[in-house]
Amino acid sequence: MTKSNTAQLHDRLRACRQPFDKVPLVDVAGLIDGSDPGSVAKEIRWALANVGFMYIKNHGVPGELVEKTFVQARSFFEQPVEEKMKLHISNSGVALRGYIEYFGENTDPSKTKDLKEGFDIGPERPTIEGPFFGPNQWPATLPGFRMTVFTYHEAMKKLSIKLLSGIALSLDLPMDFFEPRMKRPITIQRLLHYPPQTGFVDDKMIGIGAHTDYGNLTILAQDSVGGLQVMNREGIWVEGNPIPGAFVINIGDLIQKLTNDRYIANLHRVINASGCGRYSLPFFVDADYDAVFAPLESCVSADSPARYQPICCGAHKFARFVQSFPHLQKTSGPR
Ligand SMILES: O=C(O)CCC(=O)C(=O)O
Ligand SMILES: [Fe+2]
Repeated sequence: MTKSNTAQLHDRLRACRQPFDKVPLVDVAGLIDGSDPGSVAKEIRWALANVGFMYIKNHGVPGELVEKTFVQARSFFEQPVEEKMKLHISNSGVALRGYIEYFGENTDPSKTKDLKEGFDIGPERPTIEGPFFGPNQWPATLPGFRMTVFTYHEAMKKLSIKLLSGIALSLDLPMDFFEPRMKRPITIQRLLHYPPQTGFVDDKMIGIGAHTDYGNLTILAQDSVGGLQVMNREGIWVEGNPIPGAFVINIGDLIQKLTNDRYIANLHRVINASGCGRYSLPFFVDADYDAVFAPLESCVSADSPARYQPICCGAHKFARFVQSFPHLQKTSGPR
């Protein structure tokens, strides 16, 4: 089945969605400063029900911190490959921290190879405790890298909790709905570098293959290069080009399941045909490893019966990584 058929089939099965030809921009100031969360929640509701993506502005994260993190990401990827491979993600076992080389993760594994390299960090732990929790692998020779990237991770975590409170409100839930499931949440701060693809672009090898994100919420900063594409309801790829100062937000599988498809984890991909390198900083927030996600009562009715069995957050996410990380297919399971 082609991707476009998949999108159309989804829509036949699911709530009526409005068409879109661009990703909506939501001013979240009223949610961040608490002055008008209700109006922001209304805009979030439209965006997540129809697009699954939105840009946000006035989010309160200083532009300087974002810029400093991009500078560190560039210096990391400019290192010789042997240096980067010393921090390879396979060193960290199931904690999944460190460097991912070109084609070391194939996000749409049956169709495309990912022409990107990445670096993942998460909550700091002294030893490998299980999937997604363990020590970070920090480069020894890049001054300021650790402090900047970790500070950025913390700023994203704080913002994600605010955004999740707005999402809860948009579903008529208490604003602290997600908090009991987020005592020790899985979070990943990723740095990505996409080299340019010049001339003919082989559709079997693109920056990142078409996929939905695995968890709750993604906050993406991208540089000025562009290349992100989001699938609309007609199966057409819509550009998610950078807006200065704005983040791109999208929800993942867990919120789609929680809302029984009211909100969509939408397909997206990256093709960098710009002629120069592209850098991006996705932050992924999920929930506690053992948190269970099942359709909310308020999203289930006689006309819209539950479409999902309860699933465990961490097990779902780890299983998706096993599909996309070739190195995990050579090792044993999560626990
Ligand atoms: O780099 C981007 O713009 C998107 C990255 C992405 O979709 C992901 O890492 O899940
Ligand atoms: Fe993604």
